[in-house]
Amino acid sequence: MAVPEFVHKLIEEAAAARKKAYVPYSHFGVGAALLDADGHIHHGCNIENAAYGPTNCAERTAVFRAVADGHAPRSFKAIAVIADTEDPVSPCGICRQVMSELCGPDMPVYLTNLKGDIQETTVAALLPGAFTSRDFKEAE
Ligand SMILES: O=c1ccn([C@H]2C[C@H](O)[C@@H](CO)O2)c(=O)[nH]1
Ligand SMILES: [Zn+2]
Repeated sequence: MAVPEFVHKLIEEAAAARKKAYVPYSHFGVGAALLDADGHIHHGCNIENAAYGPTNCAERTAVFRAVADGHAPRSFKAIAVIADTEDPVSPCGICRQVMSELCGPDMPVYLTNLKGDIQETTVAALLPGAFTSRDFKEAE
């Protein structure tokens, strides 16, 4: 699909991030590149663990490191995710939930693969009915 020029750069950065994946168990590297409000790009890769459960996906790594670097939650402009998949890579449920908390609902998400397929979606479209703080604050 045709996308704005900056998206190609974001996808290139996601591919570079993927090269840093630590994936001794799945051998399935994933890269993510998150664009912040200042125009800077934050890399994320998946980082696995012998205990499996502590594994962190590429999307979460990118979002967590940008927040840890002082960028305000929901200030981000776009994220690209890439893996060597047949179809554009599909973020897991945990990453969808994390993006729904830390990225704005309308933030574009570019799901891609090494073949150059691009699927544009949004944070809200990836997780309809997301659990949010409104769900429990109303109970107070
Ligand atoms: O969107 C995705 C899907 C999977 N993974 C990782 C988790 C694990 O390390 C490997 C196989 O599931 O891929 C990601 O980083 N992002
Ligand atoms: Zn995930």
